[in-house]
Amino acid sequence: MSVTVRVPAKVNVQLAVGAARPDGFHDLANVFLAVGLYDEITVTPAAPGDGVHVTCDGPDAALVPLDGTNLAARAAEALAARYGRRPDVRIHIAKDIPVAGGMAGGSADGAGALVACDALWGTAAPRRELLDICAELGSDVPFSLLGGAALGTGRGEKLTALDVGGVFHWVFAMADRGLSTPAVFREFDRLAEGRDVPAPVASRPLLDALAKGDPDALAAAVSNDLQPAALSLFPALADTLAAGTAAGALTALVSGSGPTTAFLARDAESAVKVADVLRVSGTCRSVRTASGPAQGATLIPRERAGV
Ligand SMILES: C[C@@](CO)(OP(=O)(O)O)[C@H](O)COP(=O)(O)OP(=O)(O)OC[C@H]1O[C@@H](n2ccc(N)nc2=O)[C@H](O)[C@@H]1O
Ligand SMILES: Nc1ncnc2c1ncn2[C@@H]1O[C@H](COP(=O)(O)OP(=O)(O)O)[C@@H](O)[C@H]1O
Repeated sequence: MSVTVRVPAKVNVQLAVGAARPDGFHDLANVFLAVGLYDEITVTPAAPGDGVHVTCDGPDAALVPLDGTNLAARAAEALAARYGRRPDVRIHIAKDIPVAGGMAGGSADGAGALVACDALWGTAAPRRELLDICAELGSDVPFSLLGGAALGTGRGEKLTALDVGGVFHWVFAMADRGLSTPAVFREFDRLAEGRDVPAPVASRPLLDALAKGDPDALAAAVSNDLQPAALSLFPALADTLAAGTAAGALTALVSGSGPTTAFLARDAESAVKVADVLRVSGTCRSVRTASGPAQGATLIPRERAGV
């Protein structure tokens, strides 16, 4: 018997970052949109005493840690500890979300393993409890569970679901190396030295654009306070952003802490055109199209799971 859960990637359509807090985190106004690029997490019972065993396949699999630091392994351990049971489980990650790309791939695997183990073990944890465990695992993990669109406050873990009035079409350009999230926040702090950093606030025009499903209004309202820091650490991303804009994207931005770059297109056809131009631009490793909002962590019926 095994259980498979599908979990989407995210793009941050607004990422407003406040000053560093005493605990080292930053308060955020983080507007997440889940997009249709997915990891699939399959859990299978292991023999008593075997503990957690993680495997992974996909183009970026070599970059994923398979030890106890893997967020999927940590999720299984955390759920087992709460319910006083042994975490004897095999976890397989079919990874399609780029690793260390600012698209919350590790968070997706954490949320997916949690939902999958909850179903496998019959713990039937209340949703509130699952969200609390997610928040312990990482700031982005609760959103991976929720999906859709949401405003994340605090360090991004306190979520308010948002209305979205239509489908947004995106193109994502993957870079040839990753960026470390803590390093990008440290660079943000360095660039902010000697300046007053205002408290982060969600943009009203941005929330209205999402609610209307209006791509032009969304393009005019997107923002990412981590973008200057990501560009400072990875200057070549400016060429990718310029190539996508020249190809007809409505707007171009770094996804979260990067280095994946995100391009909003007016419709699906235009997204394909932007993707085709980016693919031959020589400014990125690979290119994908995906639309959002996408559903959060979802159990997949056995006959449809790719296992
Ligand atoms: C920047 C964002 C935007 O959604 O995503 P990514 O671009 O990494 O996907 C998130 O805030 C990343 O969330 P997540 O990847 O879960 O980070 P965490 O594990 O909680 O924290 C990793 C490190 O990032 C920094 N961090 C994270 C969140 C936050 N609000 N302030 C921070 O300063 C801290 O240095 C922390 O030690
Ligand atoms: N299941 C996982 N998948 C990917 N990365 C993971 C996972 N578990 C832990 N990590 C670690 O988290 C780091 C950040 O990866 P990821 O979540 O893909 O990127 P980002 O935080 O930029 O969205 C990776 O470099 C890796 O060391």
